[in-house]
Amino acid sequence: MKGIVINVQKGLYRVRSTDTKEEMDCTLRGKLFNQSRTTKTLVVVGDYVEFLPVVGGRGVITSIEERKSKLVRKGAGKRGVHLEQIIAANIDQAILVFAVREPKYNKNLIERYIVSAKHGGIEPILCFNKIDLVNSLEILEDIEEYQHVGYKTLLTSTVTKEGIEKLKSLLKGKTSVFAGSSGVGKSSLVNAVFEEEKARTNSVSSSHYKGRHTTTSSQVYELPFGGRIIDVPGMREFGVIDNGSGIDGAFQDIIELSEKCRFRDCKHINEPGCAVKEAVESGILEERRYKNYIKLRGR
Ligand SMILES: Nc1nc2c(ncn2[C@@H]2O[C@H](COP(=O)(O)OP(=O)(O)OP(=O)(O)O)[C@@H](O)[C@H]2O)c(=O)[nH]1
Ligand SMILES: [Zn+2]
Repeated sequence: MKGIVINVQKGLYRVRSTDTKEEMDCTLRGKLFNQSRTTKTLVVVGDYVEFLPVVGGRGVITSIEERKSKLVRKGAGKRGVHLEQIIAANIDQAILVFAVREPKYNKNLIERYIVSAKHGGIEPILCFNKIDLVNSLEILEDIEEYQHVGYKTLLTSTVTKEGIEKLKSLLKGKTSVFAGSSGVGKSSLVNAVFEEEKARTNSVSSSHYKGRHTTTSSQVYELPFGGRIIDVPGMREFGVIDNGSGIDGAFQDIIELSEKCRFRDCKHINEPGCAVKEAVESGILEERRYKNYIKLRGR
């Protein structure tokens, strides 16, 4: 049977059947179990697996599908070495939540979050929440900049419910995570999605999003209209990992500009004929964005 791992705790993997939606606690079959002793993240939340029921309502995982994407976090390794820790698999998109006020978003941080998402092969969606607290004209220019670079953006309010329908349409049929600093409204948004649905269908989803991290393990919530949300504790640190490979994906505008640099290996710092620096000087490329790119690349 095929299923998705929805929770991992102390060597027990809770698997939900893809067909019947039934859930079962599983262990790993011998060979996988041995592998799991050396590979800490052999099976994580979001992994698709083959499993078989055994006695006592338990099951055994017999194989793990290759991951389409992974969510990584910097873990503390031995002697201060930083290890990449995989915390969830097969996520299609990250709803990167920022507040337009209380606390107002920081553009460098937004870029760091985008780099983290791209690094894991996850599509970033920029969600600007608490739009009820400002005149949207105030932030229009910033939003347009992000759209111009090609990021999907969204304006929401959990107070007026603006943008919640759009959010639902983006979540539909996809596996998503919500990430963002403390207090930006991640829990409120997820709750708003479920409540809107409840109001419409008059039924409560069996796996209602609790919105609070009472445990330290990740949880998978099925959306009543198709798709799922993976709730991963610690998503506030999402944007602070240093992960080089996501940078090109996050700064496609700069990569495009650099094709016009005189030198193929231009570092865009002080080379002659640098199209990137020229774009900064002529105001096409925001200087802050350029500096943040150089900084993230250099780490
Ligand atoms: N005005 C306004 N306030 C909001 C909105 N969304 C959330 N809030 C408020 O912002 C505060 C933080 O919201 P949460 O949903 O707890 O934020 P969070 O991102 O889940 O925070 P952590 O759990 O700390 O990571 C709460 O007081 C909410 O009521 C909004 O759209 N507009
Ligand atoms: Zn250059």
